[in-house]
Amino acid sequence: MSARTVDDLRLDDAPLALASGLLDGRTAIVSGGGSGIGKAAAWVLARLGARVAICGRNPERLEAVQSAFDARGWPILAHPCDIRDEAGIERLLDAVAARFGLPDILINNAGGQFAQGASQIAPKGWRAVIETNLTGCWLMMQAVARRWIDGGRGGVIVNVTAANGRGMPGIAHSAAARAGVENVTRTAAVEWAPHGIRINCLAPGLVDSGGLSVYPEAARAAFARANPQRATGDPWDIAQIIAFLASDTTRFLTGTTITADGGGALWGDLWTIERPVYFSDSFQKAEIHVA
Ligand SMILES: CCCCC/C=C/C(=O)SCCNC(=O)CCNC(=O)[C@H](O)C(C)(C)COP(=O)(O)OP(=O)(O)OC[C@H]1O[C@@H](n2cnc3c(N)ncnc32)[C@H](O)[C@@H]1OP(=O)(O)O
Ligand SMILES: NC(=O)C1=CN([C@@H]2O[C@H](COP(=O)(O)OP(=O)(O)OC[C@H]3O[C@@H](n4cnc5c(N)ncnc54)[C@H](OP(=O)(O)O)[C@@H]3O)[C@@H](O)[C@H]2O)C=CC1
Repeated sequence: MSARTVDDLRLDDAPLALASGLLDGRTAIVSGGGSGIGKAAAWVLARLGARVAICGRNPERLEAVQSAFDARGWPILAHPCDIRDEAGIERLLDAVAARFGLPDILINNAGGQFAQGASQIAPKGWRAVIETNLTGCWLMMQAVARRWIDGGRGGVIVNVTAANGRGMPGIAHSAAARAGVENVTRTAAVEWAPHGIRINCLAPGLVDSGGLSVYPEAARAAFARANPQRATGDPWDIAQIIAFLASDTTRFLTGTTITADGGGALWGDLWTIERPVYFSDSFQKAEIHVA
């Protein structure tokens, strides 16, 4: 297996696992829909029949996806929004309501972090990553759920986290945030079940999206060997699971996390920063200084 790249034509041609028309008449919001996994998810959802609204901070990326959708005759709303800004989220939801009505699906995909050893992370950096990946995700979940509850109807949320079962060396802030999202997902799945709201997480392992370019070269070189499949995933692989979780196919599934990591939770060794000498093959245990 080898890593593959994604482009718009491939997003058009890649085979769909789910039935054509499965999401006809549905409206989906995809945060971070201007790039990588979110963009692939927007494509899958549209190919399955959904109307799609995308958000992110960078308007140019959103406009590029909007143009591609317009060229294909697919309904789309592209609305810049920082998911850490609750007033901005309300404006996003108002814009979606004006264009498509209440959404049926929220794909909470926006997120990211920077790689740095845990002892080095500055308070401002910690807060930026927690605000983005935990608080931002939560604000989106809560804002959409409130509208569903007030409207007397349900909906489906898919939270994209990251495979974190054995910790995430080099991104401790993100590991904490993603674990928080997975637990609040379990909690809200119970609290909001009476309202017909389903919530699940999808935790990817390493996926060959443009997002990986922010990692050091030495770490990136090892990414494709960090699981039993000895491969990175493709945004399309992840996007199809997102659509599966967003569809009625999974109507009996709520409060759970699906991990899609090529088996990395079972075997492999992932460093998002340069691998410490201690963990190198040549390291001799006797070198440890014991006081
Ligand atoms: C199975 C394991 C998977 C692991 C692999 C995961 C892969 C992916 O997730 S791929 C997707 C990657 N995409 C991204 O990460 C892009 C999004 N990231 C960001 O936007 C930023 O990293 C952000 C999360 C921190 C948000 O940025 P923003 O609020 O705009 O924050 P600032 O840039 O203003 O920075 C605030 C603060 O954070 C510290 N900091 C930021 N970058 C770094 C860095 N490269 N190194 C060290 N510290 C950093 C720093 O304290 C910043 O404050 P100032 O020093 O005052 O700038
Ligand atoms: N690729 C991988 O290996 C893995 C990815 N993930 C997670 O999957 C998700 C998608 O990542 P991926 O597609 O790979 O990488 P990208 O960097 O391409 O995607 C991240 C998206 O999130 C958006 N975003 C980031 N911060 C904010 C914010 N504060 N408000 C609104 N939008 C924001 C970005 O848009 P903009 O910059 O315009 O705001 C961008 O579109 C992320 O949560 C990522 O952490 C998890 C595990 C592994």
